[in-house]
Amino acid sequence: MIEAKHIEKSFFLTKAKEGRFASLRTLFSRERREVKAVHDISFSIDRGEFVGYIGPNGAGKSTTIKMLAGILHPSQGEIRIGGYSPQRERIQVASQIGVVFGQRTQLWWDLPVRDSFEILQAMYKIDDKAYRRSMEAYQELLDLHEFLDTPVRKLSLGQRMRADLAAALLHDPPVLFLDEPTIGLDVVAKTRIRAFLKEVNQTQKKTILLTTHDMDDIEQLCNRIIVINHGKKMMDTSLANLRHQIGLPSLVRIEFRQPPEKLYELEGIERMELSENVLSIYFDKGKISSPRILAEAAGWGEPLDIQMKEPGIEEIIRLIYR
Ligand SMILES: Nc1ncnc2c1ncn2[C@@H]1O[C@H](COP(=O)(O)OP(=O)(O)OP(=O)(O)O)[C@@H](O)[C@H]1O
Repeated sequence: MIEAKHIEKSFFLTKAKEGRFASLRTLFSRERREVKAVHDISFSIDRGEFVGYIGPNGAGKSTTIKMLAGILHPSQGEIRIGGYSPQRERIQVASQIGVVFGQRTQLWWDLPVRDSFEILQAMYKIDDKAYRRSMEAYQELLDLHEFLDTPVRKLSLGQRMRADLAAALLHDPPVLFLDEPTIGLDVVAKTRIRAFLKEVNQTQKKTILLTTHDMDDIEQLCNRIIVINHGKKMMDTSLANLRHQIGLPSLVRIEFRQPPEKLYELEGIERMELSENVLSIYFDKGKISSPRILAEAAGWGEPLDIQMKEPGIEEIIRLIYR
């Protein structure tokens, strides 16, 4: 569905001058320096995948999305969306994609939301029946009726994001590009947006590429993550695989009625910490399974409560960027 082959993007910036009248001399300077925002990135995303595209600030995430959406031209490489080139077949690609930039709205600032939708209907040549169908579906899923007649500039950030998502999906594109769709939202608004994205991915099989700095977005939504840094692809794998590759220990916490008399040793257990009645066991899933630990722990005392915890994505990402 989405195909990127060896894509690159360089920006050329004027070299800043130093000393007297630096800004004026920079303005008239012809000396340029190259910034490689994206450097030889390739990936292929199948229909219905939900992929997290993550990296630190300035890694090249937005630049990639802009190239996929046809907003920027790659300096090198080939892109195909549903078989079409965003650079050469813009109209066909426009029907294949919906784009949401969390930092910016694609709606008309002074117009009521409904009017923006009607302009989009005309722009995308959506027939009335299909338009009504989309509106009905999204009004319900995103509670649009609360603010359909409100000018966009008066919407809260959460409402604006819901309106932007509906706008991106009005023409029923199979692919969604989302650049930080939960940025600045409170927990309730984030939960709502995530539930909506999960729904359209699962029921409508939309292919979604998401950039975010919010690790909860990744954990709750994405089955695959592509990690980039300094414009280069560092990793492309499932979350489970990533956890495994990084080798962070899994954790099981057992609360006992009485603290165990001693800490027993077992192959695969990396360390144990006892705090009052609660024993935290850090272990390597590749060497010992959690049921085996629980079976052993039953002999160390009377367990009252058990909690399992996988290493958090935030911890994992910190290790990759290091
Ligand atoms: N229009 C532009 N002109 C010059 N340089 C640019 C332009 N757009 C992006 N860059 C540079 O390209 C690099 C990648 O930027 P990009 O916005 O793609 O990063 P990002 O991963 O989306 O970062 P963030 O998480 O901060 O949004 C940065 O060094 C940035 O300064």
